[in-house]
Amino acid sequence: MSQDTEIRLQIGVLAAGAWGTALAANWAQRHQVTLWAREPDVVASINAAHMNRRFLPDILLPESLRATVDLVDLQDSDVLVLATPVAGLRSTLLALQALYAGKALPPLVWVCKGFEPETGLLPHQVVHDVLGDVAAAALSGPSFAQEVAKGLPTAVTLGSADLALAEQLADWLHTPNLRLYASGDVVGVEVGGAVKNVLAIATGIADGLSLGHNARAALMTRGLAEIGRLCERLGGHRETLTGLAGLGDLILTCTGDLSRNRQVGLALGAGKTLQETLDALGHVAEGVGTAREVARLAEDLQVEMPIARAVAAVISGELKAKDAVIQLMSRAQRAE
Ligand SMILES: NC(=O)C1=CN([C@@H]2O[C@H](COP(=O)(O)OP(=O)(O)OC[C@H]3O[C@@H](n4cnc5c(N)ncnc54)[C@H](O)[C@@H]3O)[C@@H](O)[C@H]2O)C=CC1
Ligand SMILES: O=C(CO)COP(=O)(O)O
Repeated sequence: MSQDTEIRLQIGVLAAGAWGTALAANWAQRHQVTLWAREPDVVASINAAHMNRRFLPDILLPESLRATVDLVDLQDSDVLVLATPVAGLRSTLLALQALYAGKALPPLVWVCKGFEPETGLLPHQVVHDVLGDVAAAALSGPSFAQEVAKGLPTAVTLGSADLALAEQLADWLHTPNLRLYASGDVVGVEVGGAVKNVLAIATGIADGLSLGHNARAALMTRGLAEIGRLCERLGGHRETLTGLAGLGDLILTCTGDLSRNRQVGLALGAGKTLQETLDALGHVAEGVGTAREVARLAEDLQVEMPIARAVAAVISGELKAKDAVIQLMSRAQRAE
């Protein structure tokens, strides 16, 4: 793969949450980046003070990074990056479809991690549903926005059914502190990123209940087995899950206190209600909605996923956090 470091592209990033802002700031080292946000106060703060006070406070952003509330400002982009939560992916794609009105879209990259609420679709299936066959890739892997925004070293995966496209995008989008690996297994990349959020809630619950390191390691390991079963059932490859978008992100999110999903679990384990926890968070925690979709898929597809189903039951209020752990530990003994 050639390291095409000289090329300077126009990159449009849609949604200026923590992750969209961190990536936009990172890519501004190499490219001309325009960041679209639906919040006028966020756009004003980025353009005037070079800060995103609402979603990524205390980080000074590059002066070359421009923000806009007007999608039209992204219509000359060479790459479009969708950085909304999975619940906002479809409406954002529809807005882009209207903006391009019959003209070919540039390659798309999305960075959300989850299954779409209600449909249970993976992001690449939502993209296909709205736009058909387009050049597109999922970016996933262990990457806390705050660390990327500070320029700390990070490695992630770009997954696309079109491996050559993933390699081309990796070439365009890598920076000195953001290393990109290409994968042809978009299903594996997306399932790893989606389900680890549910497992981060599970390990957060265990840690919130002070159950110890052994319990956390057991949940992560058995959780990885659950991700593997669902991944295979959906047509992905288990090997992908030994990489950054599987094990890498599972380790980060289940053990790193910057994780919002882990924070939700910690609060639930400590006896807080889901509503008060989410109100205090101020950011999306994708595992909350995705737990429900994963539990539904596990049921429909007959995939054994006891941990994910226990998390879904705690979130829906059917099960208390403490009882969920007792239920998991009292399952019948079986071969590993
Ligand atoms: N924050 C992180 O460290 C990382 C986040 N991600 C993923 O990236 C996605 C976004 O996460 P964050 O930026 O952290 O979330 P956030 O909660 O910080 O910001 C969400 C952003 O999306 C926008 N948004 C929400 N619903 C929308 C809709 N329907 N249409 C248009 N815009 C909408 C909000 O206005 C806001 O700008 C999530 O799927 C998350 O799992 C992935 C890797 C790292
Ligand atoms: O996906 C992430 C890191 O790779 C961020 O996780 P949280 O959404 O739990 O903060």
